[in-house]
Amino acid sequence: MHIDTLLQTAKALTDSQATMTLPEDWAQGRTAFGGISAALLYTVMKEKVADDRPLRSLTTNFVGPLFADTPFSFEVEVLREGKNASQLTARIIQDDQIAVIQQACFGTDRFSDIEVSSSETHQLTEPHNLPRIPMIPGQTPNFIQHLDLAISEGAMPFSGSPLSSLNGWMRFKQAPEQITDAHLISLIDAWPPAVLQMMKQLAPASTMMWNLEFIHPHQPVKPDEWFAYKAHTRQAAGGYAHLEANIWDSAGELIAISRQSVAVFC
Ligand SMILES: CCCCCCCCCCCCCCCC(=O)SCCNC(=O)CCNC(=O)[C@H](O)C(C)(C)COP(=O)(O)OP(=O)(O)OC[C@H]1O[C@@H](n2cnc3c(N)ncnc32)[C@H](O)[C@@H]1OP(=O)(O)O
Repeated sequence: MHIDTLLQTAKALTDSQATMTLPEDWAQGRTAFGGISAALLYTVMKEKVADDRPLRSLTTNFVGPLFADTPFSFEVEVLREGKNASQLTARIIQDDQIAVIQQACFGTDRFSDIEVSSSETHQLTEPHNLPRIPMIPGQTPNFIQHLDLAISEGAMPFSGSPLSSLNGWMRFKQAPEQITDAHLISLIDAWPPAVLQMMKQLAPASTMMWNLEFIHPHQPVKPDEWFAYKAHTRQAAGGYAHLEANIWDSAGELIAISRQSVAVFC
């Protein structure tokens, strides 16, 4: 199912207790692809916020698995609306359990003398001739069929690599009508956590917490555009890994900063 169909379905459920389901093609092992559940929650929250208040930060906690082909509903709460900023929280409920919770801060620009430009750039090789994460049924997560992930530096998951960084490019295989922040949320979560390539054999891993900050203004982007991604592991021990990533548009503008905590079971 195309991502635009799922986002439109979620949008219609903002003020409703009706349910929707995610099809298997958006699954990742036993649970839904985290990027799609985060994008759906963001979409229902965004409906409660004025259009001139773009997303500034989004924290998603993956509390428990969200099962494919099983109905779930949304709960959204507006915590506060100030002159510029709106703070909201939202949850996905499945089988009476909280599966995902999210907290978001939206805000309009305000007048300010303070300006610091981002000096962080990337030197990634262009994506066109780079190897892609292949869709191998039964081995790669189902959702990979919707995305192109071109690896610039790093290794395949579970290959026992000494590298703890992973860099590459991402885009939708079937371009959406337009790239919204919901599309960016799902794209940014598509990469395997950079510690997976260090594992010597197949083992479970789950993102538990994910924080995403958006840099504004985003410049207009084309729906089939590639985005650059550079992730590194800041620290990992005791079955938890802490990762950080920067995301740039194809013009080299930094558009988002991502941090995640991952539970590793090996
Ligand atoms: C050529 C080849 C190319 C290949 C190329 C591409 C490969 C590409 C791979 C990408 C792999 C993506 C890896 C990120 C996977 C997410 O990010 S999934 C998406 C978002 N995250 C989630 O849905 C996590 C939801 N949260 C949770 O499930 C729970 O909070 C946590 C993290 C499991 C809690 O941890 P806990 O308290 O230690 O766990 P608890 O609930 O007691 O359950 C533990 C059991 O769950 C199991 N478990 C944990 N995670 C999982 C899991 N993901 N699946 C199954 N079982 C799991 C554990 O093994 C453990 O099993 P037992 O030892 O009991 O048998």
